[in-house]
Amino acid sequence: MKTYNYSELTASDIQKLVQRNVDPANEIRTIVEDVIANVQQHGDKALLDYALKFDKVELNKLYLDKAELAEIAKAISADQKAALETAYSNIYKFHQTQLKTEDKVETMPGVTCWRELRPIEKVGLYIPGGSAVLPSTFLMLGIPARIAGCHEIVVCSPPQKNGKVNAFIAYVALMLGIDKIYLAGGSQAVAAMAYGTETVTKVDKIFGPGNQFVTKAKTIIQSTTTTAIDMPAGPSEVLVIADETAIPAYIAADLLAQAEHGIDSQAVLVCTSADIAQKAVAEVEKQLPVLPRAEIAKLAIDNSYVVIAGSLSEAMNFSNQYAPEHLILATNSWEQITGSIVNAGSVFLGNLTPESAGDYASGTNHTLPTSSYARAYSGVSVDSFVKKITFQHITREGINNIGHAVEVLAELEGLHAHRNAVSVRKQ
Ligand SMILES: NC(=O)c1ccc[n+]([C@@H]2O[C@H](COP(=O)([O-])OP(=O)(O)OC[C@H]3O[C@@H](n4cnc5c(N)ncnc54)[C@H](O)[C@@H]3O)[C@@H](O)[C@H]2O)c1
Ligand SMILES: N[C@H](CO)Cc1c[nH]c[nH+]1
Ligand SMILES: [Zn+2]
Repeated sequence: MKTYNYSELTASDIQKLVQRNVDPANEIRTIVEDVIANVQQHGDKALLDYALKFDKVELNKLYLDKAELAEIAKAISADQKAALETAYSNIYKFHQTQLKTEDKVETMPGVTCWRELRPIEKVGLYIPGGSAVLPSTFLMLGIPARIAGCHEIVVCSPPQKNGKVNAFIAYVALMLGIDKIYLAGGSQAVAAMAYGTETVTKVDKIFGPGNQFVTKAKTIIQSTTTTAIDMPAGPSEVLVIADETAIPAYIAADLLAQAEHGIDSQAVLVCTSADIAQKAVAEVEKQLPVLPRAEIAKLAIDNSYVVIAGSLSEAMNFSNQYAPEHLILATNSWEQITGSIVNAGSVFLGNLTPESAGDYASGTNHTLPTSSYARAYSGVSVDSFVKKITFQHITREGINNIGHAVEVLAELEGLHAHRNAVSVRKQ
């Protein structure tokens, strides 16, 4: 892994280092725009054609129904079932606490304001299934959607070679009470949920991570349709901040865990100890070749790097500019530095907290902003599946109390009809 010294980096060097997955020649955009236009024009037929072109499978039907899912799910073992149940239970417990009723506020006597939650009616969940099928993502999206009370949940996932989804995706569908899965992947799935086709319902908001095609499609449709998106959740990434108390083998395992997601993933180590950094890189070289996905992980590691920082505060400075999807604090001093985290999707504290725990089963959501979008976006939560509608009620006393201020403000904006709407009510 290429190593840089933080003290030698200029502001523009840092700018270059923290950039990822840029599409300067608009190659991804061009492909995705074409796919979107095709799905918009040809609906289901385009989805079937793309299944053949990209997923190499000829489908005779675009979805699996409840009976088919139940049959596929039978292949799952007791141990696998138990692991999914543990994940379900922890994710459910953590997300359930996010559903909060807010207090009413009397801003002045007789003027009361409050907010109430309403579920987004139709939501679309994208479950990745290209280079790895991710049933964990189905739990991460389906559980908060169910807790929020969304009425219609449309699910798309790429068809596997046998023209179906795997047993784990089918089992999670049963756990979540979801009766249908559309066999569509990539940007075509996003387009189908944004525009609707003969069989796929148009949804109000699309959720879920995916590769660069999926992410680009989400960012395009949010400006060309009335369908919203959760966030740009693209190729996985991790930044590990480590000091002399970190354990090189653990750091390497965490870097490789995200590197194995895809060749466009990135794993960055920012370390205050040159010795630990060197040992961690040696560990990466030792652990990598024996991974079944070594080829993928190697390309991602080639696209990753190490920064040697003078102090934990310098390391955090770099991390805040990088705005990682996952931030691991591999130091016994983590309590002293959490307050200085400004930009990160999800944070893992201390040497015994692997990021994989959050990916699968600790309870937090793993659908998180990548490519520095953690500067402004949060990960998926129950909040992502609801709207917060404001309400207000004004009494006779209230209209007399607030009336004058509104009349003056309407007057100064030259909006007399606004002023009159108050004046006619005042006594
Ligand atoms: N940020 C997060 O929260 C998060 C969570 C989980 C996974 N991820 C990321 O999700 C991604 C999953 O990617 P994946 O590829 O395995 O699965 P995917 O389901 O995102 O994409 C597979 C689909 O991409 C389309 N595709 C493939 N090649 C194409 C091409 N040349 N042109 C147009 N479309 C093409 C195909 O339709 C295929 O079905 C990984 O990058 C992983 O890191 C991110
Ligand atoms: N690390 C991914 C989020 O970037 C989530 C995931 C799913 N399965 C394994 N990992
Ligand atoms: Zn992961």
